[in-house]
Amino acid sequence: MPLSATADTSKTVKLERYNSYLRKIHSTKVLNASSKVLFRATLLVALVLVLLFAINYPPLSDSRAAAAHHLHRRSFLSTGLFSSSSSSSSSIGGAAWEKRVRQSSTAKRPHGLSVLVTGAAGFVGSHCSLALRKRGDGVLGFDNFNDYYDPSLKRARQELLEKQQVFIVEGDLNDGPLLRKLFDVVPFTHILHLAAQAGVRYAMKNPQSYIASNIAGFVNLLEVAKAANPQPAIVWASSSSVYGLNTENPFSEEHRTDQPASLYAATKKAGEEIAHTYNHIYGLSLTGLRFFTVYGPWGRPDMAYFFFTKDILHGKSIDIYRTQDNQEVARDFTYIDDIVKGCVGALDTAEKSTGSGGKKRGQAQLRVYNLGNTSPVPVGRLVSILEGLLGTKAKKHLIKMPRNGDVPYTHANVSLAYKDFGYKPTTDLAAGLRKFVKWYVGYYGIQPRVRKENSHAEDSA
Ligand SMILES: O=C(O)[C@H]1O[C@H](OP(=O)(O)OP(=O)(O)OC[C@H]2O[C@@H](n3ccc(=O)[nH]c3=O)[C@H](O)[C@@H]2O)[C@H](O)[C@@H](O)[C@H]1O
Repeated sequence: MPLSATADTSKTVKLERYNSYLRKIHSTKVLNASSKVLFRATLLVALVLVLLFAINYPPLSDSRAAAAHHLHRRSFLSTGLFSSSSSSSSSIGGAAWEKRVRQSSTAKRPHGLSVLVTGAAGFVGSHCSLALRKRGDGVLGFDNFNDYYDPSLKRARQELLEKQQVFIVEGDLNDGPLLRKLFDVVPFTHILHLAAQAGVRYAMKNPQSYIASNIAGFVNLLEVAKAANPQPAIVWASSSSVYGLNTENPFSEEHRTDQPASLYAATKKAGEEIAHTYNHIYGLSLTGLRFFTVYGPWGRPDMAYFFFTKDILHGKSIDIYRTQDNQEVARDFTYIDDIVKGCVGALDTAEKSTGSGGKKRGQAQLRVYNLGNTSPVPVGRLVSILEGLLGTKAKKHLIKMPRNGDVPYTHANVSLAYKDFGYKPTTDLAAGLRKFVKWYVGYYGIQPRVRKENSHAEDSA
């Protein structure tokens, strides 16, 4: 039966092929299953190894911590909410950096303070840092060198500080890991917190910057301070603007401050309330200083006395505000050296915080002081003094004060600061402006009477 035999043979062959096909599939399945088991086992072993490594090894070394911190910092700052220059960011962390931080913060006199000065490249911050350093306190600066006004002026102040061995760490108040790192390295006795978004009128242009610095940044700093062990005592810059629409004169700390006229004022007032909270919950010693229109050498180019000087020298007209009922606007202009004495007095009389590691251990000091000159001067008079000092007539443009957050009048009663730390302003506006103009013409390289020709240097002011 060849035919049937042929048929049988072909059937057998087909069956053989089919069986071998099934065997192949089966062996592949077995192989897949066994490789899966192998893969899972390897993964488990790797996981166990990683866990063992993490348990057995100490936390990140400084340099690795710094690197990790910077990754975090970059991603945080890249949200665009908070400004920070990164020029020195690569140098943050590491043994050399820590050494600089420690050296700068170490007092050179017995029982000297160790002060973290925020806003150290700013106007008041740079003056206070130098004064503290001069008497032998340890000072570490902190500043983000933002461009609210010409950062080259901040860099020039930084150079002055570096000559006196005061190191400024470049960073933002909202950078928690960086601030914590500083407190890991140094047991600061005090913080002089002067970093802020300043300026009354700019708040209408960039309101968010006030929230980011004066509220979020302040809270971030307080969070780090409350968790530090030891907790530092904190002296910080509030503002005369908190008196807002208050009509009682001269302004006393007892007067109402619940009617701010600008967002700037509102954020400073909020700062005072936030200070109360951190004092109450965590035992932080907190002193707020209400500065009254501070002026002087190395001042802020956004302030009227500064840009009036520039504009008068350039022959540009200046706006002099008058109240809605056509009265003169006046300010209790306060000279920088007086303010520095007030800041140092507040630091010296600040009691220790009572908490540690985030826990309150007792009632702590909570203070607010006016630091003014006690002698308001109309803006028109300020301009006349400048005209005399500059030997040039101003092109005056008298206008009604725009509704921009300005208040018509400030006048400080400083008896509380006098009683508690002997604060007594000694420089009147004419004497203070003389010193300012001397600095101004020197800094910007202006020659008397040929000022316009040499004024290119001022353009960065
Ligand atoms: O004590 C404070 O807490 C604040 O002081 C400062 O604010 P102010 O007192 O408003 O100073 P500043 O701007 O120099 O204007 C001075 C005078 O010139 C008037 N002024 C202003 C501009 C103008 O073009 N014309 C004008 O007449 C203006 O109406 C005012 O009467 C700080 O900037 C602020 O950050 C905060 O610290």
